[in-house]
Amino acid sequence: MNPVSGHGEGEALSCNLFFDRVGEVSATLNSDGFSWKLPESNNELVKLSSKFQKEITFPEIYAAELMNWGLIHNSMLPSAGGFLLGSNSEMFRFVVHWYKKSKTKPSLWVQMAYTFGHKDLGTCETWVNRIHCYLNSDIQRPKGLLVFVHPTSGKRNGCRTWESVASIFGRARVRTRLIVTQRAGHAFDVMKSISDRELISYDGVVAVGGDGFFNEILNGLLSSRHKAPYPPSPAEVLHSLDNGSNRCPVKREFFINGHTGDYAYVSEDHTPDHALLHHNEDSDPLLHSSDAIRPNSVDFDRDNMFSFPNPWFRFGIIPSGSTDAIVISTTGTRDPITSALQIVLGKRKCLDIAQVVRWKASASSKEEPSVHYAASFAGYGFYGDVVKESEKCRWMGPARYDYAGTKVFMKNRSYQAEVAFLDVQESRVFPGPNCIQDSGEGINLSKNPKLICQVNCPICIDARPPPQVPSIHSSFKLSSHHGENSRWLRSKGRFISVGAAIISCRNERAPDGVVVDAHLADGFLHLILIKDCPRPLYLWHLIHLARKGADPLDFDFVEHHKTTAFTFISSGEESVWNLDGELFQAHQLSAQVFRGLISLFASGPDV
Ligand SMILES: Nc1ncnc2c1ncn2[C@@H]1O[C@H](COP(=O)(O)OP(=O)(O)OP(=O)(O)O)[C@@H](O)[C@H]1O
Repeated sequence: MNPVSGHGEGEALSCNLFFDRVGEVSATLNSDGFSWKLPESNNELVKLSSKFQKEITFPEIYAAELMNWGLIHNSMLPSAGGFLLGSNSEMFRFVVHWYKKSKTKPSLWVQMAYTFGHKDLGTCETWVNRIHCYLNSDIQRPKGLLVFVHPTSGKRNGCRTWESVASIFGRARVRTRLIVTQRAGHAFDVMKSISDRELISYDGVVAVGGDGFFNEILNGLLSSRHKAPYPPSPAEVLHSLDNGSNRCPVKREFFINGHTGDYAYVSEDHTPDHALLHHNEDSDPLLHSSDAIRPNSVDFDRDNMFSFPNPWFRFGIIPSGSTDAIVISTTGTRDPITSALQIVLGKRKCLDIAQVVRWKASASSKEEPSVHYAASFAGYGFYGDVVKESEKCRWMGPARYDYAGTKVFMKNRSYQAEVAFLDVQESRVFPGPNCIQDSGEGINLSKNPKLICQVNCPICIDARPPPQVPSIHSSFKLSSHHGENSRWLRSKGRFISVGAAIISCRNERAPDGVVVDAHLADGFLHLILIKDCPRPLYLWHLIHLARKGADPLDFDFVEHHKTTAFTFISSGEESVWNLDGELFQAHQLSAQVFRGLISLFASGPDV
């Protein structure tokens, strides 16, 4: 066997290794990845080896492991001879762990492992160390994660789901601190009270559970770390509309997550003055993913608060819930292995987040603003009632949604309410550097009305978070679409539902999503107003929602508005919303979207 060559750092490594089930191969490791070839041509062996991938690039490799002395199997070829091992043989071994996309469903990632052997332990160690060296140099890959497991989410298998993927994190040498929640609100409390110093020791937080559980973690983290002015209240918007203005209400105080702030005012075009005073984010060069450098905890002090948007901290979800719409919309599949692989490989995708301010919980309660965040969907009427009904029968597991949906549908309810929303220009042009449809001038959404969000989406690629600056003021970045051309419009009447999709919300009951062309980071809320209509028509809409390729929004009684902010007032005494699948009591609320406010460990849907 050839001695190993290329001991110097950065030099390619090459030597003969025994490849389990193939035989002796000539292997090379360089900065691109790992490759091997057969040292001699043998037709049968060439045919056999074609079943094995001959090159694995570093972006596909997630771990390398040294194994004990043990068996390396001979070629599966009965007639193989010559340079092959005469029989199965024992030697030192190492495994290269990588992933491959499924042939039938590209969004599904499959774990792969190739085992190699050599009689010399030092040779195996050199290969493993060199692979680690390359993997460690990729700063996008997480080193430490805080993991929350919801033991009873979905089919009550949160712990089993974690056990099925924990080895991926172990192999990839990602340090994890595991917290199995004891009650609802546990993860929220931990995230809200965690110190900046501890938070900075992690590259992200992972939720093993469903959409509601992710929402809890998101809210825990953002509640004290996202500093932004509230959107105008419904009363303010309606008051200015009644007075003949459809511009944003002028000069009002900010509320900073429950505290009244007196340091800035919203001007006519809804641009916060401090954003202009402190720094012009739009003129800053965009932060590229490789620029995201973990702050040094030694330099970390009170002035450098952990806030959002944040250039390196990411959220991960390992699906174990009943709906898992966020995972399906961000990875294209509902598979714990795929999600775990995307996390350890350090994938990054920006995600819009809606800030929902509840002004009044019920008609009789006094005005007391409280802030909540949603990553996928906020819905009232039918959507709120379904989640309320389904909460009563959690014991049913995921089937509760079908039961609750049918029950609420049979009740045939509609709800009197008033909605106002910012009407933004539909013909907005997105810059699209990597887009096939891009003619060099960008992508005009009015010409591509159904551009579906996917991996390397030209619309979302522009939504990278701005660099973090040590000022709570400049961390504010309202979706850039509140502009001179936006005006408030109102809609009053009886609605079957009012819904705002932040992302497509694909799930098993709505395979194309609630809004097929909603993007992960387009900076829009997709407001869906469903006016009261005959029940059979509404049923027809629901059937379209459940069918792939059908358009559930193509009905006269369905209005779809791409907006950046809306307000809502219910005329009833009680009013129930559904925020990311969780029950939320709100009689008056306003919502606004923050483009790409957080980043996920996800690569986008491969559709
Ligand atoms: N240990 C726990 N016991 C009971 N409830 C919990 C616990 N941990 C978290 N929760 C709460 O359970 C709620 C639902 O969790 P989750 O979203 O994981 O499940 P799901 O509702 O089945 O899935 P989906 O949201 O995808 O439909 C969350 O709001 C969360 O606050």
